[in-house]
Amino acid sequence: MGGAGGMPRCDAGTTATLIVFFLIGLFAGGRLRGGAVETIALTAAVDDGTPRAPSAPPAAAGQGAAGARDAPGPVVAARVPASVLGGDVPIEPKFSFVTAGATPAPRGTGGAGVDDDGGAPAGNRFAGLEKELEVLPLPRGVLPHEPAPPTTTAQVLANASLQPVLPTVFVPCCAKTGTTFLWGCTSQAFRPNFVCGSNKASEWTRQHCADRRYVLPGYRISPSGCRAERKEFFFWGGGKGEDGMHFRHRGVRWLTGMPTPLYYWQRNARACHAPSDVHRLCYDDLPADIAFENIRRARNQIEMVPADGRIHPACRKLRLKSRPPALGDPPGRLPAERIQLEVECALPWLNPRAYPGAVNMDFTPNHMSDPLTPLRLWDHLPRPRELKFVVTLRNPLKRAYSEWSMFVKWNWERVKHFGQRLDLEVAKLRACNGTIFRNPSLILTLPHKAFSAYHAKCFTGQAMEYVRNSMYIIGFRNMMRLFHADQFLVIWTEDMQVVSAADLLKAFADFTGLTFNPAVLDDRVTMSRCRTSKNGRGPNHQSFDKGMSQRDAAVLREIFAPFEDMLEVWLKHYGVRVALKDHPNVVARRARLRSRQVRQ
Ligand SMILES: Nc1ncnc2c1ncn2[C@@H]1O[C@H](COP(=O)(O)OS(=O)(=O)O)[C@@H](OP(=O)(O)O)[C@H]1O
Repeated sequence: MGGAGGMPRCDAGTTATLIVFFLIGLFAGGRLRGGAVETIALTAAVDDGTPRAPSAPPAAAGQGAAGARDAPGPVVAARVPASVLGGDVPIEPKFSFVTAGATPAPRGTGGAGVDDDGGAPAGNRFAGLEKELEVLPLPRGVLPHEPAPPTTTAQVLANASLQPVLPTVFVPCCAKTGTTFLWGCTSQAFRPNFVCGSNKASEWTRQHCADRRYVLPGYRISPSGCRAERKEFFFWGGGKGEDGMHFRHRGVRWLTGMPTPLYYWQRNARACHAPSDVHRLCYDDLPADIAFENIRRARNQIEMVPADGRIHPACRKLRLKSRPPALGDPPGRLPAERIQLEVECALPWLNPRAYPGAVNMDFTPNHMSDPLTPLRLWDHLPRPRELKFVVTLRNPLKRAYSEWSMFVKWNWERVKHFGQRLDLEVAKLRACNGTIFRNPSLILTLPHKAFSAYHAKCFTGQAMEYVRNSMYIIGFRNMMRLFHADQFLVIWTEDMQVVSAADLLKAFADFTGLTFNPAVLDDRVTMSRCRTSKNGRGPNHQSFDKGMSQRDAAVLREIFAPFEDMLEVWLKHYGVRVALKDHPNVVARRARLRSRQVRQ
């Protein structure tokens, strides 16, 4: 995270300012623009209580939840004091889990020592109560504020011959779950040279490549002029830095970049550019047939207008300070300042009718923890029902520890003792809402409006929320208000470690619709990126080797236990696919885990 995505670093002071700024922004944005905050309220307001059995066919996007009404299941009324939300938001939870007396059985992360594997918990305090979820409505696809077209970038660009390939495959969660590994492997294995059998861009067309689907990753060009894949865009949310919470403020042209030649994606294409090339990309790129002016009318005014002679919004000008005088410099003259350009983000541009197989991916791993990202994705992307979310989940303790370790190493984290940092965050969460802290099952049973208010108040989805970003059920509930269960695939990090590259790629391809060509398995470069390390240290290994203390592990286990149980209930109930769960190695891994728990 960040490393690959180039998230600007900032110190804790800046972070605090940004958080305050964001909260003010949320309030003002919701009020002034009828934006996302208000959208949440509107969405919740039309929550009509329609239950949806997991087997029911999903409603089409935009149709709302006003499908056939099933008879509500058993209802356990609960009254929750207004203090739940720390304010006077009306709370009328219709349903509540009966948790009293339920004895937690041994579980995936509970009681089995710090070095547990992750994965589906072995026992579940909410087991048998899944039917309660039948009465939890998911008001998906309900956006009553939807304005008349043109509403999205792609629609506006529909008449242009060249269009950016916007991302449709996301890995929205979670940081430190092996996303770098998965990116390295999939962004390589689904390249058009494998899928279409040709390294020539002119042969990636419908004519040559039929309906096969391949990946053309977004890229960036560093100040030294070299191009690299961009794994994380941080465009719709989840980030922090000098631009605020995310790069959306810079306009969609920041994301799309400038049209660049398709041969950039040919294998072995020259990766480094002369400064004059980058200059040309940043200043002269705007083809006349692209109706950028129109985009300004797009929803939420996310666009900027191109102006003659102005730098492209995807480019950044860097002023390299003059260096101190050195031996051999002409007397009395300091070396001049140098200006360098970098392209922060750019997508491939092509004619979609000629190249229907091109797919883009965004692995920004904080998207799912961010309360507002799902709405932004829903709002901005042309066909939200077609988006695919591959959710990588890991033992929450290990994920939290790895994230903390990384930020200590980056020097963003000031508290160098994991236990202390943990206590601070837990205290903050408790102070934010004591009622839900004491009875986390409310997270499943609160009505949507109350859930959204709690989520927006107590979670930001930013990096460094070590404990909160491991509470995966929160993100799922938020995402599935808009997106359907069949748009998600869960992959447990620990499962990725025990399957072959071929099995992992097949699972990814089956779900995303990308084309898997077994010939990639003979390719040395691809295999070097797809082979998992058996010692549990994959790319971007950050966890400190001495590990977390028994005390810290015990605290975390206690906190995460109900969240894991709720996650299991949720995934089962809505029929969210869990990849590789019937793979013999995964079955054996889980059996080993269970027998270890029983022994303890
Ligand atoms: N294939 C595979 N299987 C299992 N685990 C793996 C794999 N690849 C990476 N890792 C471990 O994942 C951690 C890095 O996660 P990310 O790449 O998602 O980090 S980041 O969010 O992009 O910063 C990091 O965890 P820690 O080692 O605990 O820090 C990696 O070692």
